[in-house]
Amino acid sequence: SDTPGTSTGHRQRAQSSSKKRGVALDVNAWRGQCRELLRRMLESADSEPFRQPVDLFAYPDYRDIIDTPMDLGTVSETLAVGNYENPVEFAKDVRLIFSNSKAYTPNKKSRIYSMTLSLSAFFETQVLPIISDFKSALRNQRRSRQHLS
Ligand SMILES: COCCNC(=O)N1CCN(C(=O)c2ccc(Cl)o2)CC1
Repeated sequence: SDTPGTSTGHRQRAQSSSKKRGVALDVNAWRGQCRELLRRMLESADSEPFRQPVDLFAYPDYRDIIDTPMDLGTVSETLAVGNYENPVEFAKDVRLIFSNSKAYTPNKKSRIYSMTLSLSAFFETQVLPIISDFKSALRNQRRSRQHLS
């Protein structure tokens, strides 16, 4: 406003969450959303082989094929201790679980690989809006900080 002496001027409030176009643009909302997504995956029977690290005594050649093992328990722990900076990093680790399974499977009809396919299909539908909401919240935050006097 141009009323002399007012403090607002052209400053926009830089808030972590602001209402815009009907979505809450909270740059921190992704963490709870990812925890809930993990919880739903862990309750699915399809996640049973992926909840803990691979048993190298049961699969002695596993590390000959897989460079970077990953599992949902490790992802959960990394998220809980705050070692993901954003949902894209989180999704990268979850996708590693599925790509490891695809690389290791002896054939595409193996039971465990078929579980990978259904679990990853579910994951991709659920993580997409989490990532796009985070990116729009970030754009909004940068926009409002940019105009700060
Ligand atoms: C109860 O879970 C114990 C830990 N998990 C585990 O040992 N495995 C899960 C990862 N994995 C495979 O993705 C795979 C693809 C095709 C075949 Cl076979 O295995 C190897 C086996």
